[in-house]
Amino acid sequence: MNHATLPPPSPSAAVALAEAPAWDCVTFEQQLRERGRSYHIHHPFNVMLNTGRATPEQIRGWVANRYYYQIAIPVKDAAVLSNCPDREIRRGWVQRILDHDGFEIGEVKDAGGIEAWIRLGTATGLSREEIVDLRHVVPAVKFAVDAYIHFARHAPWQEAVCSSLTELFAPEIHKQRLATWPEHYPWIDADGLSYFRNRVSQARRDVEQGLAVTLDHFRSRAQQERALTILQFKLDILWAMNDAMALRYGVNA
Ligand SMILES: O=C(O)c1cc(C(=O)O)c2c(n1)C(=O)C(=O)c1cc(C(=O)O)[nH]c1-2
Repeated sequence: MNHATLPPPSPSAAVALAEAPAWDCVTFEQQLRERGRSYHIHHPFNVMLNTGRATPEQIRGWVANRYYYQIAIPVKDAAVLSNCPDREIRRGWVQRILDHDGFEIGEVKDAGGIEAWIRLGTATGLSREEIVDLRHVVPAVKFAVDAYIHFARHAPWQEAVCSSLTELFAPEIHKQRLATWPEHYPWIDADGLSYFRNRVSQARRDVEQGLAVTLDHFRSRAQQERALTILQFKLDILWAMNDAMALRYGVNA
């Protein structure tokens, strides 16, 4: 998939958009936030997980499949860096790779988010080996995640930044898991939930940076509409991953 396959507006819509006034920053941000109505927090598979209706096998399936997303994120962020000529932006953006891959600089060590995700997996009863060898990853999850990396490699870096803005809605989904999993799934060692705890503040910081770039770059009304199309593309990736997992593992009533 080429980023150009994100559909341009029809010729008549393009004419109308060229004449439409740009939204001010507050309205543009509101428009972006409104897209949260199609965030995967509302997907039946996720609702099942977070309301305690999932079996251990369904939880393990979700964690093992989502691992493929976790390992894709720093590769995607490296693609953003490689396309970005702005040193100040790169200085901020590189933090995302350290968050997920971890680092060891002198005495300071952080195992990183991917390692925390593996700990979540082992807390649910998966072995490290079966997580990292990707044996449980279903083909459509792989295709959906690969589309995100592909987009980040081939789109202008500001568009790739914009596509990360599903993170606007991520603190809520992490908080939902922290609030409901210990009660519904007491067999998962609470230590395993550290990934979610760490992401609440990391996602807020990421969003500040991603929003600043997006509000600054997408200025005309046509560009702002393009930003909404990009955000929807990314929301669809997350939704498609959940569709694929629902098909593989089922959704309990
Ligand atoms: O658990 C989730 O539902 C969820 C969603 C998203 C997201 O909205 O893209 C991210 C994460 N988690 C996450 O943990 C994470 O590090 C992350 C990075 C990004 C991104 O697009 O750069 N999204 C997300």
